[in-house]
Amino acid sequence: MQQFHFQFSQSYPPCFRQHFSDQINHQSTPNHQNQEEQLQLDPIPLIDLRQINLQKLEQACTDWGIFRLINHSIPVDLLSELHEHTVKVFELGFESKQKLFESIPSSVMSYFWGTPAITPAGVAVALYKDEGTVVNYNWVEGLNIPVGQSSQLHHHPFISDFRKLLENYGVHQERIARSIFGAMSQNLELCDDNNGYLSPSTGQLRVYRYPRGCFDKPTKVWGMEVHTDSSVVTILNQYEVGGLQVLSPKDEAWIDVKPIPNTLIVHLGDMMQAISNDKYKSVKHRVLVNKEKERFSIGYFVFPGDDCVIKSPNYKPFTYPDFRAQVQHDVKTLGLKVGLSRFKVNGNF
Ligand SMILES: O=C(O)CCC(=O)C(=O)O
Ligand SMILES: [Fe+2]
Repeated sequence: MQQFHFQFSQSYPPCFRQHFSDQINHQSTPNHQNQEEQLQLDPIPLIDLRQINLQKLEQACTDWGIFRLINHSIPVDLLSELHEHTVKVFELGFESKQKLFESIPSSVMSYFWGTPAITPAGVAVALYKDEGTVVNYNWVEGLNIPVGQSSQLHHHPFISDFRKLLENYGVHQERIARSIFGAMSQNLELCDDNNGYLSPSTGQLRVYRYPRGCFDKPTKVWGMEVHTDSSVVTILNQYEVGGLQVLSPKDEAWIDVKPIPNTLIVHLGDMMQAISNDKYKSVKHRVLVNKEKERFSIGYFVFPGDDCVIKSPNYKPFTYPDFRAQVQHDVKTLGLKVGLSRFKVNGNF
């Protein structure tokens, strides 16, 4: 047991080892409900990708900024193979992971931890420090993978196989994003000139492992702290262990977004809120730390093309690279993302 603990925690970045939790629970929580029963009890709006109901979609986008997708047509085998590879990669010793990813170009895959804020080059933004002390670690390790442009596969066979699976998964994500965005454009009556608002060449996958963590009561540590995504849309696949919560717009309560097999979660991001002139919500969400179980998830983030100027009455015209630069500046200097209010016509900035 001691031996296992030693080896296992060695796969974590050193900053996580101190709070590594000894309480392991390998058992998957028995859920006696079938998918249909789970969906009936789920408060998150449900959209069927095979037959998108525009009215339901409109309501989910205006009231919630999040919905659950069924019938997404991603093969089950692809999902399970991807999960197996993900677990294997993260289980490598921390130093081996560092060495491995130092040898791989960030256009193929890059490794980060402690923060989800990544530069366009795939490098983690330096953690914000107050008087020399890191203020808020996010209890997460991740891999960043650009998918939209065909990138070279790496010669390392293990990574090359993983990259192929991710590439394949990315193709499905692109298909899903196009179809959701097409339906939203119809609802918003966007004209064809606005095609650049969704540019699949900007697509990025983020594969996450959230370590088990154990903290003293008063310390509030997050798997991922409260934020909105900067994307047009984010498509999220959670494996078995929950922890994701969204702020329900109506009653301002935090709601669990449970992992339900064969469903995906779609978040609307800041770019979608701006494109819709604030009609649609960029949903606030966060991830809790679990004491007993590690958590794995994969997110697909897609943005407007770099040259595409977002023009909507509530905002000064801006491009996604303008927004990204501002976010990175704020994260570096203030330790937080200010976000859309920086670009409002009547903003305080
Ligand atoms: O892992 C999750 O469930 C959420 C991840 C997330 O919110 C993000 O990457 O922006
Ligand atoms: Fe997010």
